[in-house]
Amino acid sequence: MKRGRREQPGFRVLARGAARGAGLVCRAAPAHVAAYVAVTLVGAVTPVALAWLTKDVLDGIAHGSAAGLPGLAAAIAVVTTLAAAATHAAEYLRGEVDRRVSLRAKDELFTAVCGFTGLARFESPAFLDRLRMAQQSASNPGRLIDTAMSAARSLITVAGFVGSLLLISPVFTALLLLSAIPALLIELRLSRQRVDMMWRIGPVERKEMFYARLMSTTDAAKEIRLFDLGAFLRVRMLAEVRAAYAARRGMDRRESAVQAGLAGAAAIVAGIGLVWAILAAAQGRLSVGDVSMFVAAIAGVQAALSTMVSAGAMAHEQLLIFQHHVTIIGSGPGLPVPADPVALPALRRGIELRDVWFRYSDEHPWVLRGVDLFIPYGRTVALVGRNGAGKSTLIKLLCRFYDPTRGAILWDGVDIRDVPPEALRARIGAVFQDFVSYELTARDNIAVGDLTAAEDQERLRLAAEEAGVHEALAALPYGYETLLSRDFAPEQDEEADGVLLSGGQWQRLALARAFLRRENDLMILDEPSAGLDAEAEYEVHNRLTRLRAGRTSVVISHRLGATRDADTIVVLSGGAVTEQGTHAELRALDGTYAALFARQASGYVDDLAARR
Ligand SMILES: Nc1ncnc2c1ncn2[C@@H]1O[C@H](COP(=O)(O)OP(=O)(O)OP(=O)(O)O)[C@@H](O)[C@H]1O
Repeated sequence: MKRGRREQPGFRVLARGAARGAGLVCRAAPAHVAAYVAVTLVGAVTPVALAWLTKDVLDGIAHGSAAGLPGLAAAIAVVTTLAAAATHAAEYLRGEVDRRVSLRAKDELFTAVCGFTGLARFESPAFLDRLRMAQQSASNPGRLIDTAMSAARSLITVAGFVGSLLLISPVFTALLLLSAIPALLIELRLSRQRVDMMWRIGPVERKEMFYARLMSTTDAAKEIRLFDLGAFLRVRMLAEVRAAYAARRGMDRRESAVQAGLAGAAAIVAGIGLVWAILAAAQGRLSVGDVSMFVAAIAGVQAALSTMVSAGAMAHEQLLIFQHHVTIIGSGPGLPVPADPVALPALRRGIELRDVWFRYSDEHPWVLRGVDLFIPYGRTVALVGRNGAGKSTLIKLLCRFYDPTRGAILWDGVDIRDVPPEALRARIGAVFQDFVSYELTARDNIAVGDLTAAEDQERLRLAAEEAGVHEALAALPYGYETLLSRDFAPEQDEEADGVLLSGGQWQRLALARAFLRRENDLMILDEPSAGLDAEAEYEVHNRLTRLRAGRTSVVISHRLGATRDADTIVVLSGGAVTEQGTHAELRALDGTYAALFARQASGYVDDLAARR
């Protein structure tokens, strides 16, 4: 495990986090929190009340005055019942506060995550570790209130017993209280170390989850079986598990040793008190009731102090983890927000990339090196080039998933960094190379292209027809309502198997999403015909050509037959535009495009020749 220590937030930051946490808890479950506080108070005062009542009973018996005993016995019964009821009520309320706060915290967290406008954060391991810890914190944020309540309850118990102890021995009371200070400092240090350890093993646990997911879902099931990767992946996963457990074990050992030391010290202090009380009783300075009270008070104060110290340490740990939640919530949208946002006009002239340089981070190599390109309104520009040339990167910049490292992208002269990203994206339709196959119904899988169409069956059907997938969807067991997943059972019949589409059918479904956004100003098609059979490719190609006619579009395809009729073909090589023109012009130029085209065409020509 290479990851080093992480700078942990200081007192002020934690105090602000605590205030935020308290605010979250109070907003999420105000009535339940109030009830929880009330039963906690009842739970806190009952041990003290019981100790006093027991003392009075014992003193009454010792002095032979039996008159008040029935009343005291009844009071003990009532207090005991109250204590039991408070314990159970607190347990329910604690769970309910936890659920309500968790719901709110998850809502806050995922609202923030979905509000991230760029992609860079999702590609940062440190961010993913932070997100995991934030999710952990959002799963049980009620623990914060739980530990706070536990500390408050113990404080009340301590205060109650301390009053009683002071009457018997002020010196011993001071000794008892002072002994809690080193314990608290040690526990706080341990909680920091624990959170630090959790941060260090974050990547290890994510890798473990990655291997576990690979082995337990369909994503990699074929390759794992064919390549016989089961043992390889399992061994790697177990190595990660062992590494994480080793770190946890080390921490647990350290904690156990420290806790044992603290418990030993507490036992010595209690022993001293007991010896003193017995000697004092023997000399007649304490009554039998006093000794009983003293013993109960020592046990009560020590237990409560220990709970307070643990609760303090636990709250500290929870706050350190909650800090990840606070950081994510407050981290803003990711890409710089325009101070004075400009309304994005409908495209009329075109989109210009002006000396665009881009790399994914300072540590990564340049992907685009000074790209100058104009995508005229109403025209189709095809991007071609070898694998890794930067074609997909360029369209990610057009959608503003990243900002150019240098240079600018202008939409009718407006820098796209000056408009809200959502306004820009509302004007774009796209089929990405790595489009998502959602485990949703066929209808939802198309509607994600434009959620305003979700209830418009006619629009969805039309888009599916245009993408050539309507018939396949209509023939599914529940038509468009069929769940396209084998991981979840269909709602209509929990015993039935789910349905999966073929690769080409999924591709058409992704195209249907794009057809829903046909009216948008810019259409981006990254390998739109990948996975389609020859006939489907031809058919889809014709449809897309019709769709693109008179519209602004950018098409990427390695099948040069699909891009040859584009208005402009742009060859990207080494991150720069090396050739640009129509198919005929580039063929005449006899450069990279002509060579690529000739190589592809020769495959088909040979086939034809062989068939003749
Ligand atoms: N998210 C990323 N983080 C870091 N590097 C990346 C990322 N995405 C792509 N790259 C790198 O950027 C370069 C260009 O990738 P890009 O996907 O733009 O190429 P492409 O021309 O679309 O390739 P292909 O034809 O194979 O789809 C590649 O070297 C790739 O490794």
